[in-house]
Amino acid sequence: MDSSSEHWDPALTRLLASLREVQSGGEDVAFLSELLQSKQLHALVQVHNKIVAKGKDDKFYPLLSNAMQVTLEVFELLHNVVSVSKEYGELLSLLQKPHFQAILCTHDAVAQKDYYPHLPDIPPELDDEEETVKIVQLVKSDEPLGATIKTDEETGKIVIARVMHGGAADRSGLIHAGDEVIEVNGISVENKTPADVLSILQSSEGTITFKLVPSFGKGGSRESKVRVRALFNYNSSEDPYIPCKEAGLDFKKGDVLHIVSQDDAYWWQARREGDRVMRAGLIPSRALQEGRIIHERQTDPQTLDGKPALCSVSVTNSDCAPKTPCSPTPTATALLPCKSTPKVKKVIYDITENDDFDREMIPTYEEVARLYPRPGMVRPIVLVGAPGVGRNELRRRLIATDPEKYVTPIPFTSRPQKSSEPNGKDYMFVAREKMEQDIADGKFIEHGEYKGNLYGTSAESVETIVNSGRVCVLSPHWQALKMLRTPRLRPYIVFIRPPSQERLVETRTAANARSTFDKECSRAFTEEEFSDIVRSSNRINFLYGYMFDEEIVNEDLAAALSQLLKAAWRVQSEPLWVPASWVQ
Ligand SMILES: Nc1ncnc2c1ncn2[C@@H]1O[C@H](COP(=O)(O)OP(=O)(O)OP(=O)(O)O)[C@@H](O)[C@H]1O
Repeated sequence: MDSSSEHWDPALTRLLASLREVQSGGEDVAFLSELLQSKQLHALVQVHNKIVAKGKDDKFYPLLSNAMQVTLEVFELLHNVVSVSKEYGELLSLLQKPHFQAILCTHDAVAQKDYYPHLPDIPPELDDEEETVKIVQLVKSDEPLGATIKTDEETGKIVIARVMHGGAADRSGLIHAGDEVIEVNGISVENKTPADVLSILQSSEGTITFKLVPSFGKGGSRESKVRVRALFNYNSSEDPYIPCKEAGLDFKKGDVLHIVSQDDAYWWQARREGDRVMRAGLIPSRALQEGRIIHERQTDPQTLDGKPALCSVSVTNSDCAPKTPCSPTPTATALLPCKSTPKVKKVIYDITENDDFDREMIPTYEEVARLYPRPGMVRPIVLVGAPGVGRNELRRRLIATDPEKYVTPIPFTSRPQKSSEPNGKDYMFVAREKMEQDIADGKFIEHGEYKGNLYGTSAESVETIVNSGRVCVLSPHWQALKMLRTPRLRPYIVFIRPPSQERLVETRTAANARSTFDKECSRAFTEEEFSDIVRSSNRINFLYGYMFDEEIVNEDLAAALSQLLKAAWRVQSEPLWVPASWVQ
């Protein structure tokens, strides 16, 4: 040992001293002695000691793995109070800086262990010669172990079935899927069932010691980055087939889930985006869920009628099944506002396309990605809902809050231009042949015919508004949704839902609302029309619910408008989840 060895770690020094006492051993001892004296090992031990010393007070695992999500929540809070003080504004602009957000994203990537190198699998031959056993000791706490066990079908041995990402077992880095369990707390698990092993685990206190035969090449799987939007509700406690109920992750339709592992064909591991829990939970895979829905549809066609079924789309109203349309195919929608003063509806759409297309859509998961707002390019805001629910009223009110900013496209028409009508004010006048050709070429997001003339809204007019830095607001017929929801237009779709029928009648009667089913808009809604609004709203939700970014219940107009304004602000300022194909 040279003079620098004075500050060596006492444990290393002791080990070296005892090595010197070993007389035999020849080359092996010399090698070990050289290794123990190497500067690299010395440095490593020092680092280790420092971490251990510091770790007595600090926790070295991250408190959360979604700092960016938390920041977004802070954005929302700050937006509401930004006018109150200069400091809030400063904080908001600091949090919006790309460098700051990059740090948070990096933090989250580290917290989610998105840094493992891809090491080649250890060749299985190495294992043939001798069986390696590892002893893993974990301190028992309130937190579940985060691993499931099963009996291997071929060998009959107890093996680790899966390790939940972010759970205690995963964080230990010592237990991997496929590891064979030999003993738990000194008790052999030979010929025991998984339930027996579970009861050993449950009854043990303090530390739990596993003796495991490691499975090579399976450990440390990197977390996937896939995010999906759930298109159905899931309650693991009602799922008789989940391998481990405690490991299940419940979610609601519309929740964004981070799929951390798709290793198992039937059971994915996921976290709810925004949750602060690091441990992932089990959810049915897309294939499993699709299979279940198809099976349910075949064995119980009633589920198509909206009866809530296990793991299936939950629909609140059974009257509105696609197979039993509750109202005739809607044929009319107003393109122009129907003001309180009686006014003839100028445009009647006759969309002959049927809506069968999406009936076969199997609602499982939609892959999503964050779309960051780009200055000067705001996504169009689309208000959809049942005819008469109040889409146009809300659109008008939104535009009235800032007519320079919120704009609606000018419709095209093939009807003759009157001398008093400047082209491009209320309508863009075009020849019928040209309009027919453009419709055939898919250039219109919606169109219809009224009294022998064509009317419609072109996709290009929407894009012109978007590119001008203003916010395009549309309230199309719901059947236009399929044309609208494209990577080109990237709309933010708000579903305007009626309140309960009772409240619908009360609010509309109190406001002297005019029926949009009456071409003159000269009378109140009838009871039957109110029922139609509620029924077709449920039907639209059943068919197209997976497309909606947000839902607003139009009960109190002022409250609905305020929610719409918040949505409009979010679209302009926050990264939002959209179909992944829109971002790539
Ligand atoms: N929350 C509300 N409370 C009271 N009245 C309302 C409310 N929302 C809308 N209305 C009134 O209901 C009537 C219909 O609204 P609106 O014209 O916006 O319906 P719409 O969804 O555009 O229907 P359509 O597509 O058939 O034209 C209008 O008289 C409107 O002022």
